[in-house]
Amino acid sequence: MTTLPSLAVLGAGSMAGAIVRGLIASGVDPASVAVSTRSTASAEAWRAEGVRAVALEDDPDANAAVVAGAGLVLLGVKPAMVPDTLREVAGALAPDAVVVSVAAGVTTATMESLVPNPVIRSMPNTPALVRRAVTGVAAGSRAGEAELALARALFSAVGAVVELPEEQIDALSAISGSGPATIYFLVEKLTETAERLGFDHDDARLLAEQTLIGSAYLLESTGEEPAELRRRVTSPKGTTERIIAVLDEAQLTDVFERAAEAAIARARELAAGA
Ligand SMILES: NC(=O)C1=CN([C@@H]2O[C@H](COP(=O)(O)OP(=O)(O)OC[C@H]3O[C@@H](n4cnc5c(N)ncnc54)[C@H](O)[C@@H]3O)[C@@H](O)[C@H]2O)C=CC1
Ligand SMILES: O=C(O)[C@@H]1CCC=N1
Repeated sequence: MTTLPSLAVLGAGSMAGAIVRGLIASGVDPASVAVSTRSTASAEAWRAEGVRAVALEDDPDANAAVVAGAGLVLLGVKPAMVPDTLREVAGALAPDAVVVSVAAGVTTATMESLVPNPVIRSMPNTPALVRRAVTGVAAGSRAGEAELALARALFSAVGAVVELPEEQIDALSAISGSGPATIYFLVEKLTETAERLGFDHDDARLLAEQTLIGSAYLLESTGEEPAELRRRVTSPKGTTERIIAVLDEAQLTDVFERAAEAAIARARELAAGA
């Protein structure tokens, strides 16, 4: 098993923060992690969890300070901030430090033009917080098997990992990177439907959420195909048949494909710096 080197995280917000907390839950020593944050308050919150943290508010060179000595640098800033952040740390990176970005859109070629290090592009999702992420990883041109193994070790501590060519990462992002939002949106819509049918909000939430959680757990624990589990709910000539018929009319695969294409188009805009 690959052991993680000391980790620096630039921009420990929703996504990178979830990864750090998932790593700590997996047994990573918080003291082996250094994060940069924008505000003093969030650096203090990280320090309370045992993580070394430097805020840009206190030290304008916080990003360079946290990468010094790190073997693995996780870039967790917004896509538009990636180029400036890499420029800031280029001189402070250890020559063999591996830079792993979670940013949507930003290509390894762009990152390689800004730092001399091996870079890897990744697309995790927020269930990393509870170690149930699925993360796509794509190697840049300077990253070999050893560097990929490090990225695999990082992300497999917080969930499942899929290796893929970089051309496919925007598509993966549309399915799994954004996927938790898709799923929560469905839960919101099912809750609203229950409210329309007369349930108060709390009961409506309970019905929708517990159905999602129970169904996901059943899917995982049985290992059955979703279609088979659906069949077990759908009694011949029963009520579920009518629901599936209506949902089928909505051509959901086409709807999801259009949604994914829109996300992929946005990733291309982000890649171009828009
Ligand atoms: N939120 C999600 O579900 C996912 C996000 N991503 C990617 O993660 C990245 C961050 O997104 P979120 O976590 O959602 O945003 P966020 O806004 O929660 O996190 C960004 C963090 O960077 C900090 N920051 C801003 N400027 C900085 C600087 N100059 N140096 C260091 N830190 C700085 C902010 O204070 C914030 O904590 C994006 O590139 C996004 O594409 C990827 C997969 C999923
Ligand atoms: O919305 C975004 O751009 C990021 C990438 C995938 C999930 N969140």
